[in-house]
Amino acid sequence: MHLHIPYRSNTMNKPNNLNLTSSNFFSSSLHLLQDIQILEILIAVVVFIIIHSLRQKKHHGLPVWPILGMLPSLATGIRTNIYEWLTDVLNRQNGTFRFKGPLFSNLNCIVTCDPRNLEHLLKTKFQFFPKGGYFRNMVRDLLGDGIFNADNETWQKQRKTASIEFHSTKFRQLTTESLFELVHKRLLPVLESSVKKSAAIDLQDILLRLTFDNVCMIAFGVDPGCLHLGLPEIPFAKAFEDATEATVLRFVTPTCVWKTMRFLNLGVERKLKKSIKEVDEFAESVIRSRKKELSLQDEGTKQRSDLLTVFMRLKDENGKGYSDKFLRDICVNFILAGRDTSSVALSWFFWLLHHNPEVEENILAEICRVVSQRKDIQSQQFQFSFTFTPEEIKKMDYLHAALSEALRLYPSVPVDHKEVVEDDTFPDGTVLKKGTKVIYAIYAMGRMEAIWGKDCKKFRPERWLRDGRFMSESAYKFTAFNGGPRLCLGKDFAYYQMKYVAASIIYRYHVKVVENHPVVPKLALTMYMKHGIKVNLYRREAAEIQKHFQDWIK
Ligand code: HEM
Repeated sequence: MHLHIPYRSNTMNKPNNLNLTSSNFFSSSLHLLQDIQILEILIAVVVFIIIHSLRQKKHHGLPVWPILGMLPSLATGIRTNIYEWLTDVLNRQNGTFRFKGPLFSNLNCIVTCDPRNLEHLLKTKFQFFPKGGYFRNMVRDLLGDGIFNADNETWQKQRKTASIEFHSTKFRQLTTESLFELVHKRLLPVLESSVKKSAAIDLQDILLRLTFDNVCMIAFGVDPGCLHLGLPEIPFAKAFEDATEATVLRFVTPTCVWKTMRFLNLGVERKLKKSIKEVDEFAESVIRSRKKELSLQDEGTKQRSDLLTVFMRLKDENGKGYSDKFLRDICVNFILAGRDTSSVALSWFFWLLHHNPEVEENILAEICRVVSQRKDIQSQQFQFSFTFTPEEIKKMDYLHAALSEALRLYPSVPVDHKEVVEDDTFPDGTVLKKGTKVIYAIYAMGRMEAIWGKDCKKFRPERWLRDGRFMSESAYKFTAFNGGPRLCLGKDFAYYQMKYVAASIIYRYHVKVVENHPVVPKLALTMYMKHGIKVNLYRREAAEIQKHFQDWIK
């Protein structure tokens, strides 16, 4: 590397016109020369580092900087759209890359979206890829030993009981009835009121309120009442939201920093402590009153079938009932699982419908075809109180396909993770050392040409249909609900809930996103829309519905 500095030769050849002695002149010139040489070396080193770091991109997918590793690129991704950024890198690296974090940080991990690797870690070698201590450490204050946070026996016993419960007739009845009440007594009146006022609403906020009330009924057997005209602020719901947001911040804060803040009860950690206390107080009061209620019940009383009551009746291996703390953990985890997953999925679904009106038309046609099989449809079709039966919802294959397609493009859980407990090798050849974190990029999986074909970025529900019937995909290709032994427990209920809500809205209204409303994902555990989704609702004309019925009603 040679830098041309004219100043050097000029100074040396010029007479001493600054009145310096010749030795002074000589020594200061020598210093100057040395300084310039050091500068040259420094510049050469910097240029070498830049070239070397950038050349690593070819090999590792991203530049690797001394000390900082790949952090500068990650920061760019976070500033733009982290999920799209990850998809680009994974595309370049054939589905897997090693993220190198800054020196002494715990950000090093393997990122993958290769279905072969997913099958390996979620099913074939499931027991060697637990959630692990790193994740548990971050979320323990909020989630305790609940199902999301647990591994091994603690996870197994909750999974077994909850799984039996989720598949019981009584539980299905509870979920169907509570959803029916919420949609007809709360959701539709709130939507209708916005139509009457011609006011735009944040559909994401309304759907979040609906699913929060719904999941609290399922977990605790109580209705917090978030979805009401006037959209009230409910302290328990607010505390829950604050607690999850503050917990997420721990993932992007160095461990020593958040631990010190927790110890000193400062800033966001202070807020987290306060909101967890409120969540705990709510849970404790429900547990107390349920215990009292159960102790006063006699044999013939109709039994509740919410999760809290079910777990309260069980005994552990020593014949003792579960502690109040464990009961609290179970309920809080289920609320977290079902609180926002279905509502954010529905928000993206309506966003996609806005841009694909032909899909909306097909859904409406399907709804009309399915309900036209009723004997008395002529007298009911235009009633605002029109309701769907669970059997009718089940028959809506195209709607099922459209929701799956929305989840493929915008999975509610965009990335998930596991920890490696034994040295291993992925089917694609990636070497895994004990203690490594593995991130599986579910969002990127939905946008891989190698998995979904050339039209992978297109919203095309037809890709899920064979002869008009919905065909599911392998969980290691479509991982929106996870896969293997930790497959989402609420999957069937979530589909029923989303289909019921979507059909009830689409049958009555056109949903139009407000012009220029920015719709972008938020960096969180769940795929929230950062600014919500502002929409206007327009009632459907009777003629529009009639047109679809004409094809089916003889
Ligand atoms: C569209 C809606 C939903 C999606 C996309 C979804 C997705 C997921 C995903 C990706 C996981 C794995 C998370 C992890 O690694 O721990 C999961 C787990 C789970 N989900 Fe869902 N979920 C949905 C709705 C629900 C609902 C409504 C409930 C309950 C009412 C529920 C209950 C659970 C439970 C209990 C687990 C933990 C399973 C275990 O670790 O054994 N989910 N879900």
